[in-house]
Amino acid sequence: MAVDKNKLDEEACSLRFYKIILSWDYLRLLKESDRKNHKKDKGDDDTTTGLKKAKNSYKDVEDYIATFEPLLFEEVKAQIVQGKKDDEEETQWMKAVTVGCSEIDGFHFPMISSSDAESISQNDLLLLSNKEFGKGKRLPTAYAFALVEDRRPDKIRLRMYLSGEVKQLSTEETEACPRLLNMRPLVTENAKLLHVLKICSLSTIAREYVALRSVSSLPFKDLILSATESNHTTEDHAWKISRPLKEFLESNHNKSQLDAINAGLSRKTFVLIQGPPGTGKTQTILGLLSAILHATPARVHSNRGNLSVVKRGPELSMADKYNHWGKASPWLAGINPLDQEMPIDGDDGFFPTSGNELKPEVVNSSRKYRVRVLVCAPSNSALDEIVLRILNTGIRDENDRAYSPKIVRIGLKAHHSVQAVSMDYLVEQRLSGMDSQTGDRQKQGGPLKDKDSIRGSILDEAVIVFSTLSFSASPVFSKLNRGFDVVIIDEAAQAVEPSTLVPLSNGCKQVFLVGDPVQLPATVISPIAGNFGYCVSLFERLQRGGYPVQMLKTQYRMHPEIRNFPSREFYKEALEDGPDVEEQTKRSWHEYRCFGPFCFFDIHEGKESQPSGSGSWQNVDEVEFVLAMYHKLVSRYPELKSSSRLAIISPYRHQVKLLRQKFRETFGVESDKVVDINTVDGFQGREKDVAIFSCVRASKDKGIGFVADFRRMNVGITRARSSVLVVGSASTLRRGDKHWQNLVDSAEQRNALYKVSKPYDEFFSQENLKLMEVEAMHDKPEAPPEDMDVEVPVDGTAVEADPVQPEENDWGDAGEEGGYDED
Ligand SMILES: Nc1ncnc2c1ncn2[C@@H]1O[C@H](COP(=O)(O)OP(=O)(O)OP(=O)(O)O)[C@@H](O)[C@H]1O
Repeated sequence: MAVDKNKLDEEACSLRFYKIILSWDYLRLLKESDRKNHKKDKGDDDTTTGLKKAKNSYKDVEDYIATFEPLLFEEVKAQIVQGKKDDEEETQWMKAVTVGCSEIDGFHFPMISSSDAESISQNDLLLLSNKEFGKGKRLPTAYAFALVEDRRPDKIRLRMYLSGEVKQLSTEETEACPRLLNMRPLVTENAKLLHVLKICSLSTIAREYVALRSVSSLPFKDLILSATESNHTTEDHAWKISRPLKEFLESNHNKSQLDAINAGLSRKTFVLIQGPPGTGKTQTILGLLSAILHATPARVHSNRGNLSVVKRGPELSMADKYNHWGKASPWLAGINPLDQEMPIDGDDGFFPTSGNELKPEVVNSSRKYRVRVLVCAPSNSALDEIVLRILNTGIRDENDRAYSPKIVRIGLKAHHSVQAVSMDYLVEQRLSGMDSQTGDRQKQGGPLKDKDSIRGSILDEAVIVFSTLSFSASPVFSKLNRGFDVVIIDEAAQAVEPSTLVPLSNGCKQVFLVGDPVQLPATVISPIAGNFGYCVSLFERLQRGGYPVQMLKTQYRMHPEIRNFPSREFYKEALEDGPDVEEQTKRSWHEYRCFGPFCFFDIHEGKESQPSGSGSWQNVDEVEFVLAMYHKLVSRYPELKSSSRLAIISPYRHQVKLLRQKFRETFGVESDKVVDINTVDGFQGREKDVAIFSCVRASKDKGIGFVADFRRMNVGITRARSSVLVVGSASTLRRGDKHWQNLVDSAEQRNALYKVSKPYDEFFSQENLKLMEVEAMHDKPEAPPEDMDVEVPVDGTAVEADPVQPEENDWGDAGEEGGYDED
């Protein structure tokens, strides 16, 4: 196998990880977590916990691991405790019986059998005990964690560590404890009854741990540690693309996008691309793929075809050409480029891609080597968005022909729209011997291979492999005959640093991190690890350390009046609008000033409340106002009655729940078809025509919680193309945070701050709307009467109410979605 991995080291890392975690005392973790929640940890270095604050740069590998390892373990503890919190109401104890046990290298491997363990999967962390315990029950005398090593239909093989609890990370020194000793006879003797509780899955974090501990063998280790650009690229290393492809890229990408693509062609080893909302990150990734898959070393002189034509005197000798290929692509060392030559006519026996009309690539015989790319993202949805774009539009070859590249999407939960290129589907196709595009029997013929070797050959043939960050450590990659040359990580600012290291362990020569640290970061469960800087992405750390960033500056999404505020507040005024954006985002509802493009509604009488036992907040008054505004909007502009066009966003999960419930009650059962209600976190990366944003916090004296996180604010207010309508308490928000103060001030200066009093439906009465007609703005407004209950910024006059009535029964219930609550 050519992939540069030290399997033994990886195994040693995994064993250390499991030994430490499996030795922990579950009940003590729960107690500690209660204590930690009461003690506000500010994230200063702490000698008692061994936690160190994450820094911008590290002096060596030891320093790096000594910082990140304890933080990662802190996060594991939080995941374990959260598993308990989530299931508190219905703790699902299962019963199991021991059916065998072995002992290797200090670990016990009991085999258990259980009839009610369907929900248990490989890599799950379980708690085993001699008795059920929970609220009001006596504590057990024997309990320990166990990892699911192997899940078979009738049996489960577990890994346990019963020698004692690891007290010191550095020495792995253990301390004997009775609860572990008491577990031994329970797992080593047959037919013992065990009580089993599923805690959480360790798959992802275990892979992150291994990547973290392997940092010394990762490509660009020094750059990762120091956060400084170590390589000085010379023209020897640069790549060039053909004129037709260059012309295509120039006509389809703006200057900042081209700069990012050119940074890639200059062979800079680490390229950071920051993509503020709507600036074409995905478009840039597609351009990059076209460029890097069809580039040739700048110094290779070629008169043939459409390859890069860099005239540098006489034709180079064969030896010189090899030499230049070698310099521009050092990983080719030892390989004769001609051995890598692709077959002519595009027939290199690869699987079909999409069902679209795009053809497979016709490989030019003069191309001697093709780069292989791994594209990753933290989430399945972000990944599938790129896969889908490639399936729909293809990428361009050196002759500027669009084609379907050979791609495979590995991992679980692929969206149905990208099934045609998912590994499982392709394996099935191969097994059935059919080519899904042509319906022909496979050309290769011969006996059908087993699934594993089919997976291996699909991976080897693929030019672009798509995987989530976590899945890129899957054992399927160990089947690769050749590693990846380039790794592109999308949404890289939404990943904790160790997870960004995972795909790098497949070996690569160039890395692109694409993301935006000014939008939401990765979700870190442990507030302590978060405070110590565990939630800072590698992208953000490198940027903070002064590493150069290619910033995409032209936005194509938002009306300029929406773009203006986030550009000033978060991007140093760098954002500009693409041509015609204003024209394209102008809508009929802009005839009323209160419907956008960017308004703030001050619900000054609103009250926040915290439903008991939850860390989340709601504001019933804001819900009432949102219903009134929504009703008016869709009755006047029925085209907005579509969940693809209108969003209601709130930072708080409870507010989202309440909004969904009220929409259901008011408008009927199918509101999810006509309106998309979700948390800010659930909306990152998405866009709508109109977004109503409910801020919730309305205390006279308390703060505004995580609403003050400017990244949450940025995402919340940049989802809309035509109108963003912010609903909140102006005084609370102004007092709570500088950015919010600026937002409310900005609305006031633009004459778009509306102070709204109850009853809310009167705000949208015919008379008030008339006063808010854009033309009416030019007339001198009359002052509202003193006792007016409805106020509009310049000229509000309350007339009769326009009560909200259910219009028609075509609404629906939106399913409860994730989100992220503060505690
Ligand atoms: N150079 C360009 N010229 C014209 N339109 C462009 C250009 N780049 C991107 N766009 C358009 O801008 C919109 C957003 O592009 P894209 O989906 O690539 O952005 P994104 O940055 O991935 O979005 P998000 O901010 O949601 O992650 C798309 O409609 C795309 O066609």
